[in-house]
Amino acid sequence: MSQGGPRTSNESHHKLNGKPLIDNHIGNTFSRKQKIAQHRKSLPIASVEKRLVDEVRNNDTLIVVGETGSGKTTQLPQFLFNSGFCRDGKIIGITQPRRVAAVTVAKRVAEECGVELGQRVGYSIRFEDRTCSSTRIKYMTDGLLLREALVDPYLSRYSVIIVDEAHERTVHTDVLLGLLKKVQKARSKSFSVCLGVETKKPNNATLLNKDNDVFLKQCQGRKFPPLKLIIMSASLDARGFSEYFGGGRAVHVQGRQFPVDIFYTHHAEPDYLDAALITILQVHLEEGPGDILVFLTGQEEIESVERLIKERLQLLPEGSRKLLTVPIFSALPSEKQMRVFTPAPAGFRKVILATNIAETSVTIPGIKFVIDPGFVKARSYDPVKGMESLIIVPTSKAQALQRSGRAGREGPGKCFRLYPESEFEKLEDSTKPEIKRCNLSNVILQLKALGFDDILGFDFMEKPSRASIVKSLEQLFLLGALTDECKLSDPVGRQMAQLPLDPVYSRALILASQFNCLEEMLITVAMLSVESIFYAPREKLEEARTAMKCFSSPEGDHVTLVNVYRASNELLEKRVMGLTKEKNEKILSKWCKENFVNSRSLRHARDVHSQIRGNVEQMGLRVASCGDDMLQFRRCLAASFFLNAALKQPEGTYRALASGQVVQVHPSSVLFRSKPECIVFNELVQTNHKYVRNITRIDYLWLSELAPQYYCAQN
Ligand SMILES: Nc1ncnc2c1ncn2[C@@H]1O[C@H](COP(=O)(O)OP(=O)(O)OP(=O)(O)O)[C@@H](O)[C@H]1O
Repeated sequence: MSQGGPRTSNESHHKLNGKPLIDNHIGNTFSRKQKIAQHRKSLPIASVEKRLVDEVRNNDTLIVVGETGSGKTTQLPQFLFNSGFCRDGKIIGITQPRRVAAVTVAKRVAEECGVELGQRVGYSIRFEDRTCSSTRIKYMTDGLLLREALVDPYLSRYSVIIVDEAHERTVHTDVLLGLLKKVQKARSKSFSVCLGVETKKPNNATLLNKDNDVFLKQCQGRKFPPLKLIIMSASLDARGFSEYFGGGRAVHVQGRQFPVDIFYTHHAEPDYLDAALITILQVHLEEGPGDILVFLTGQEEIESVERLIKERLQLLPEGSRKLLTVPIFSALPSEKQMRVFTPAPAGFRKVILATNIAETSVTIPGIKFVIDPGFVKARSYDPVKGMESLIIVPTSKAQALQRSGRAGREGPGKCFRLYPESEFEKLEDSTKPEIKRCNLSNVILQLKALGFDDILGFDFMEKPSRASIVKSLEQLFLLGALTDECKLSDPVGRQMAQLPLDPVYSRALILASQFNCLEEMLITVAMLSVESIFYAPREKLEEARTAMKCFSSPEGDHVTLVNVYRASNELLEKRVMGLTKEKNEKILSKWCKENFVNSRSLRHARDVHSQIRGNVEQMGLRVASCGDDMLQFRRCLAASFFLNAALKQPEGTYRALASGQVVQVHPSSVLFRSKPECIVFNELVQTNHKYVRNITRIDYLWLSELAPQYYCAQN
């Protein structure tokens, strides 16, 4: 409180000899604590605390459905903790499909419990662990829990696992559900074995496909209490989940905290980006206070809307320009993602431009308005051709509901859906499970590493097609991860499963250590893990092209990416002496701007690089550089990406050798004009044409030499 400003009644009551009885800081904390306690009591879930705890006690599997914002994610774990579910040092684990949700919800719950984050309440996401031995409520991504199962197959540290936002049906959620079902069965068996109820060796079929003796040994002298499983969401087909879990009980939490008014357009919008831009400005100019959250499909759209907003603001009178744009998408480093949670400066309205990363679980304080154009970028997979691509598709009703649910968390809200109501009725109820529309190599590799050999027989909630399982097994075999008997190979398959990357990239890193170019491959994999390194604004297209030429290599995009990375390294090495981190950051940003390099993407790639470098060093791979011998590096690329090789056709298009598809070189590729005879590529983008991106020129003859398992067998 500023001096001379109005006094709150609290201030004037609690003074003794001119000194505040409670100093300001403590006073604030005290009132914040009270506010939080009050807020918790007002949540719809608070009135059913006892009932929910009883349901968990009485049922091994529970399905909890409740409106967005009713308090499921933040409150249920606390109820269970307070009711003794963490006795004996056990943990309550809550999985989220997204990192940002795991982090922010953990922060909030730690605050609600009045404990330091990372102590009783913590989170664990890929490359970041904020837990300790006393953590009892642990938020994490579903992918991370799967990785934990690699070292602790019975998830023995957990008494309860809550699979949150299960409606999203990410591939990790689906695999996790299958795994948890097995673990639950195995643990209830182990409990009865330990209690002497069952003396016989447990039946193979009910346990993990691991050696049962190992399982029994683990049980001896230890008892695994039964695992409690809770499946949770606001928009869930409870019956489907209940059936999968053999009649799991479903409970519905009634009531929502604040109303959200939904508005639709009269007509379909021909250009949803333009419609989003107009709506943002309309809300900014016409509505009362409150921040705006806009859902777009990816980094490129976000950056283009960000630029357009800035341009349009310049046309407004000065007093109306106080609109701050903040982007959030998955390729953004975590600390940058967290910026959306910082309040806007006084007098400013914040507009958050987000992908579906902000769709579920998160509460962004201040959001009153949601703008939903109704589209999402989704994975799509063609098992016959073995090709995965990203396409922009309409959201499902469940997604639209989640999006509108991001408003109305602190007070009444409004959601503007940029399509007519009649279109909403036509949307699918829920999103098609990702497991049915993605390449399964990664999942299969993990399941194999967990000890599940019979993938076709695995109890998935919804089975992926036989064709896609077989195709992915075939790919893993060709990459050397599986033996002739379809078992995980040692060491290659095991090493690949340890790396948190797509199997093709894991294999590329392992091969690169043999080709003496692991340094270059680490850079390549890091640069390919982020969205577009180069950016070319429409108004400066020529300038951007000239700048890109400094890095472009006639060998292709991979070498070009290595050149950009090396140039940024040189810059930092030259400047780093004696300069602060901030100064270096500034230098890097300036350099990026001059060279039309996307500084966000480059920084993210630098982070990923150092993380995976740590992984490969831990595995004992030799990190060497091939220096300027790019021939060696290109041969390694051919050996790694042979499944994505393509040959030029007489009319200038390419034929992908594995799938037979006719594809074109994407205009953003440095090989767009030169069009070499034979290429390998990393990505297929489907717009009006089928484009391939991230391409390197190779020699056709290398294919049979470096990938004889595929190219010699074919001929
Ligand atoms: N980080 C936060 N800052 C401020 N308030 C928060 C925060 N996280 C949660 N809340 C408050 O707690 C309420 C309950 O949030 P919670 O995430 O538990 O709901 P939920 O039922 O799990 O919702 P959803 O289905 O959308 O994930 C929110 O509506 C909001 O009012």
